[in-house]
Amino acid sequence: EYRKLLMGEPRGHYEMFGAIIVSPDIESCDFACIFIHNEGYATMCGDAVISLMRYAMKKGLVKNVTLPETQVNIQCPCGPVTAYVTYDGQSTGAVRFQSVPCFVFQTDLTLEVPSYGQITVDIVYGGAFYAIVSAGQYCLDIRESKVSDLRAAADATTDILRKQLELSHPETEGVSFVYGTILTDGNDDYSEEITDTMCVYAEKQVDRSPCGSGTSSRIALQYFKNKVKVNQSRTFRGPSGDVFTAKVVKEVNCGKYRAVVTEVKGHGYFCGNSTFTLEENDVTGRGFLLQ
Ligand SMILES: O=C(O)[C@H]1NCC[C@@H]1O
Repeated sequence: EYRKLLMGEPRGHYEMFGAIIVSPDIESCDFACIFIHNEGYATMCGDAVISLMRYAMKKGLVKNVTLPETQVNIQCPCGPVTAYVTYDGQSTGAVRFQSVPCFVFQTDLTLEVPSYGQITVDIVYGGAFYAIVSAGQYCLDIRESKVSDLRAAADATTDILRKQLELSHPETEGVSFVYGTILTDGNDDYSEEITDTMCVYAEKQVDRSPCGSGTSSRIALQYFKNKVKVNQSRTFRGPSGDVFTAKVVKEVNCGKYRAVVTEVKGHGYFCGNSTFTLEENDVTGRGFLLQ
């Protein structure tokens, strides 16, 4: 409804492909943070959670402010997420959030990906379902190859999985679809070195950051493949060079799955603000499509 208000009924592709709703007092949480896509569905967005926290603090929207960290409970499409923002009484800094239960749906699934041949992926839930695969399998290098080539490979993989793989989440409605494919540098063994990641999600969109739910998925997969232990942090770098750190906090269950709560930490920055206005007789303002 909010997206419609901003952009009118969907009539094609809009430059603004999502809206994040910030709403107080939803189902006993402090806020709701919902990434609404142009196609009409809603997903988790860890990037948005990290950004929202600093915004909410600056706007005075958070009720119980504490030092050196303030906790906020956020309702996301995948369920409640707990976030903590560093606060020294004057300014805010890094934000960490603890995920809903993350689990491995299937490991080592081999597919025939058109134009690429046989590719083996892991299917992981970290607030959304992702395929995780090393870029090397497509003879690409996550640092050196063109983004368009990486994106094409990830997208072909998502496409075939959406056709062939039946997913189901044991507890949460509306999340049982392949949201995207995450390409990695394949460096999954524990190390203090940065590991590179590129998440291609929704409809061929490249996350410039390491992706909050994608990072949860990657660290959960590393845990279940015995590469990292509880509380061992790893640093993940996205295509724009920004990093998130992440670790597994504890084991939990999710239906029949062994699952983990993960923690992802990053830093958002203010880059401006704007106010949308839609006057009653403005037809173009409701969106238009040039064909
Ligand atoms: O950080 C995240 O979780 C989001 N980034 C793009 C895809 C996900 O919704």
